Amino acid sequence: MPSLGRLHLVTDTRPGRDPLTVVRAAVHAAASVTRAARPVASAGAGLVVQVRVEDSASDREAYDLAGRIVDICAPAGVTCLVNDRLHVALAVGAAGGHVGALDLPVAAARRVLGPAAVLGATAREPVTAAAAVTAGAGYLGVGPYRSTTTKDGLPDPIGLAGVRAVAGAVAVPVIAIGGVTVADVPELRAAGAYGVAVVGAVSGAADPARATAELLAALGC
Ligand SMILES: Cc1ncc(COP(=O)(O)OP(=O)(O)O)c(N)n1
Ligand SMILES: Cc1nc(C(=O)O)sc1CCOP(=O)(O)O
Ligand SMILES: [Mg+2]
Repeated sequence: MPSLGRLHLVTDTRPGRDPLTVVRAAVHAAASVTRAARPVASAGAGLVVQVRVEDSASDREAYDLAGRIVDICAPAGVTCLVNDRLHVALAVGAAGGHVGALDLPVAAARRVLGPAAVLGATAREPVTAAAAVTAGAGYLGVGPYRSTTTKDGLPDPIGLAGVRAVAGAVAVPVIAIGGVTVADVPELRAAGAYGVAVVGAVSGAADPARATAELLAALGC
């Protein structure tokens, strides 16, 4: 399995957003900044795109969007994951998926995806983080780091101390999520985060390609 990218771009599919344009810009930026250091086929390896659709979206809508995003990612060596809907991940040939507390349990998700797939799980504190790893998670999405306007219903932010506590409890990559900006990257890395997951920092940026390049540079990709 190739090493996991450090920047996870989670798609913004709320009404009025244009996830395909944002993903194209981010993939192009990732391939450009890392091309000099890598073989062409893995030029974009610093970036992971997670296809996350609204709960109200149909499976057909999720399948169509994820398929188009796989087609954008694959030639650039960018890993594509699908949030929640693992059957969609399998159907479009994505590298894997991400599950949380309301989705399939991690062990079941691992059975669905198979041993070689990338499988991420949400964890907000050390005990559940360790359990998710034991059950088969290959990385953890840990947050919310800060408050976010992108998703409703989240618990209070766990902050740097929360990220540090989880990172210290597991041996898999910790991806900090929730209100993360490029300015947060140094302290998150120092706290043990392997990488970051963002929606707004790229999708809400005036120039998503530039925002992607800046995040990748901050992450050392
Ligand atoms: C990298 C990453 N971390 C956390 C999440 C949140 O997943 P989940 O808790 O299942 O919530 P939804 O995203 O499904 O609403 C994530 N998607 N990615
Ligand atoms: C999808 C998601 N999950 C979170 C969690 O903490 O589980 S925070 C989040 C949204 C992150 O968006 P932004 O980068 O715009 O804050
Ligand atoms: Mg979920």
